[in-house]
Amino acid sequence: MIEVQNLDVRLPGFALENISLCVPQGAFGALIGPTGSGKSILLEALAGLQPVKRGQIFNHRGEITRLPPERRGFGLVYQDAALFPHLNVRENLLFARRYTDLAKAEVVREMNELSERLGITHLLQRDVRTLSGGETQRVALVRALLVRPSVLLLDEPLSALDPVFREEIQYLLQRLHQEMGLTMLMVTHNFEEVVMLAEQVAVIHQGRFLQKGAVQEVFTTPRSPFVARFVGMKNLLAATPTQDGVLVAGHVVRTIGPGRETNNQVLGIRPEDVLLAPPHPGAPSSNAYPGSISAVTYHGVHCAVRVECALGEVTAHLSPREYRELGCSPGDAVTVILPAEKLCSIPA
Ligand SMILES: Nc1ncnc2c1ncn2[C@@H]1O[C@H](COP(=O)(O)OP(=O)(O)OP(=O)(O)O)[C@@H](O)[C@H]1O
Repeated sequence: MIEVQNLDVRLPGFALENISLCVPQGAFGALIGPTGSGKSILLEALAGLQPVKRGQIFNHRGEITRLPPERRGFGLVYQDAALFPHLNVRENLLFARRYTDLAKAEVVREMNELSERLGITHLLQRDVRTLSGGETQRVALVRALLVRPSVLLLDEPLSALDPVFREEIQYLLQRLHQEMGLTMLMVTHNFEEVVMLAEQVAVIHQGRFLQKGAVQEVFTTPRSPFVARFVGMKNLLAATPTQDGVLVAGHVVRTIGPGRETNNQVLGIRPEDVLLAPPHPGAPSSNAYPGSISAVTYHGVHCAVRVECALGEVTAHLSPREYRELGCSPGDAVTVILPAEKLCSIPA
């Protein structure tokens, strides 16, 4: 496990302030935030590579705030893997031995076992400069695992990979997490990765946590428009509270749940929760609005369908099959349905 209490890190021109988080033993936490928000600095502070001004860091044994990096029991994997170019794969891996008290024979045994498990045995004698992106990240993972870390800190380990390698390493991380019960904390820009891999997520901006919690909770009930946009809640409509829900562009939208107390609100709904139906000639159902399709873009697994309706512009993500079955094209009339249970009122 890893626990952080009220951590401050001060650098010339940048500060991390009042960071608290807990990734329980065997859990997978994710750290997301815009570029320059302090994600890497935080991982480096946890790993002992940045001085801490205030606050405490704990692993499963106790406080480690002032311990040197090699005594924290954390493995760190960087985006670019940071392998030594003048050493081959085997030499890069054995370099990890520097940080353990194990005998060399034991390190070699573990190296062989992990290499087998992560599928790099055939690469051990290779010059690291000849490895593909996916192979490089596998080697970096074996190197980090060789120190028998209690926590693996991953700094955007997938961002430099093309989609094929990305999927391969995502799968590998998932397996490592599940089969070895490893505690992980991963920095990423990609919220789909968060949904796939993590249970807990924290959103950081300008060195501070804006929100943290279970992935589903943060993604469906963001507490600010900034977090909402950052986690892919594309539909954010200015709203004011009324008796039965909220008023958006003069129309009552029925909502369920908390968040009606502030006057200045944003009504949010994730694009995958918006429903589209053929134009409805009869009595409209609840939260259904006539509109017309303004644009459709294809993103492989889903189509983003933009609709102009009485509430403003709303984006729906449909599977290509759902879009085909809708039988509509740009310019066609369509009904937008916003299920009340999927709507989220966010203080503006
Ligand atoms: N050694 C340093 N001294 C002073 N400032 C630094 C140092 N390292 C990083 N910074 C600054 O701290 C801020 C946070 O950097 P950090 O690398 O943690 O961002 P990040 O959230 O990981 O960004 P990205 O997503 O682009 O990798 C940036 O403004 C960066 O320029």
